[in-house]
Amino acid sequence: VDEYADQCSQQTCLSLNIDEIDISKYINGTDEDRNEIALLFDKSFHNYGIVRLINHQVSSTNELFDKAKEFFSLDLKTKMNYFVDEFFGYKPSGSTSVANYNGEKKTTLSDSVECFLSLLDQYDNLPTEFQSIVPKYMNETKSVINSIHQIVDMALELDEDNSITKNYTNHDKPRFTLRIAKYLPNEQKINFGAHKDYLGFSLIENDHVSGLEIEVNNRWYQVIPKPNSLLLIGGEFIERWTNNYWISALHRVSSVTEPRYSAILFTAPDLSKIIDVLPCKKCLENHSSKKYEPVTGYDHLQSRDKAQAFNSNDDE
Ligand SMILES: O=C(O)CCC(=O)C(=O)O
Ligand SMILES: [Fe+2]
Repeated sequence: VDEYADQCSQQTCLSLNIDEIDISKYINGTDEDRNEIALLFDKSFHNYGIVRLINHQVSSTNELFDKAKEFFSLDLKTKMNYFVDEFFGYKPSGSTSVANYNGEKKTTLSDSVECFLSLLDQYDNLPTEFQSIVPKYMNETKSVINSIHQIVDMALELDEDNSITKNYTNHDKPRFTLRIAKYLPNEQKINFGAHKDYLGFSLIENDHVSGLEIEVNNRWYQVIPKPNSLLLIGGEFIERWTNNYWISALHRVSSVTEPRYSAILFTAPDLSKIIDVLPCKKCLENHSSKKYEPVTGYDHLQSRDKAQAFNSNDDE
C-alpha cells in the first residue's frame, strides 16, 4: 500500500509554489535575461525538480483535448483496435500499476486511467481523431523542449560537445512520446500511483481539473493548474546525468471527482545511447563518487516498463 496515501487529500493539501520560466524572454531576451533564467532553472531543479513554463507558444492544446474527448468516448472494442505494444497505441484503464515502476512492489492497485501513446514522426496508424492534431502538438512541444535543453546547457555550464542538446541531436532518433490520458473518477484514493518518470524531461499540460501531486522533502504537495502554462519535471535520466545534483521528482495523480485529461511529452535521446554522469562541475563537486552505473536508455526503459505492468510482479 502507498504509505503516503493519506497525507494529501485534495482539500487539506498544501500547494507548491512553483518557479516560473519565461520561454519567450529566454528566446528574445538579452544575455543577462538568459543568465538569470538559467540560474533560476538551476535552483529550481536542485531544490524541487519542477518548474512552470509561461509564454511558451504551444497553441494547439484545446484542440488536442477536444480530440482526446472524442477518442476516449469511443467504445472499448473500437479503442482496443489501437492496442499495439508497450510503446505505442491505446492502453485501457487497469493495465499498469506505476507505483511499482522500480520493482519495489509498493501497491497492488491498478491505475485508474486510460491513455494513448504516440511516437514522434510515426503517425501512420493514428486514430482519425488524432491524425492532424498529434503531429502538430508534438512539433510545438518539441520546440519548447529544444529551448529547455539550451537553458539546461547554460545552467549546468556544459561545453558544446557534452551538452544535452548534442545528446539529443548527434544520434539519429531521439525518443519523443506523447501520452494523452483520461483519468476516471473511482473509489480509490490515488488514480495514478507515485512514480518518477523514467527518461529525460517531461512536459505536462495541466488541465483545469487538479489532481497532480508532487513530493518535496518527504511531503506531498498539490500542483494547482494554471491556464496557459506547462509544467516541466525531470525523469530519472536527469538524476543520472547530474549525479543527483538535480531532482527527478516523485509525483502521482490523486483521486479525481470528474474526468481529467492530460497530455505529457516524455523525451529521451536515441535509446541506444549510454546514460552516464555529464562532465558538469556542480554535479561532481559534492559527491566524489558516481551514484549510478552507466546504462543504455533502452535497458532502463525496459526494466521500468516491465515492473509497472499490472500484476507482472505476481508471477515471480
Ligand atoms: O497527468 C498528469 O498530470 C501526470 C501524468 C504522469 O505523471 C505521467 O504520465 O507520467
Ligand atoms: Fe509521471
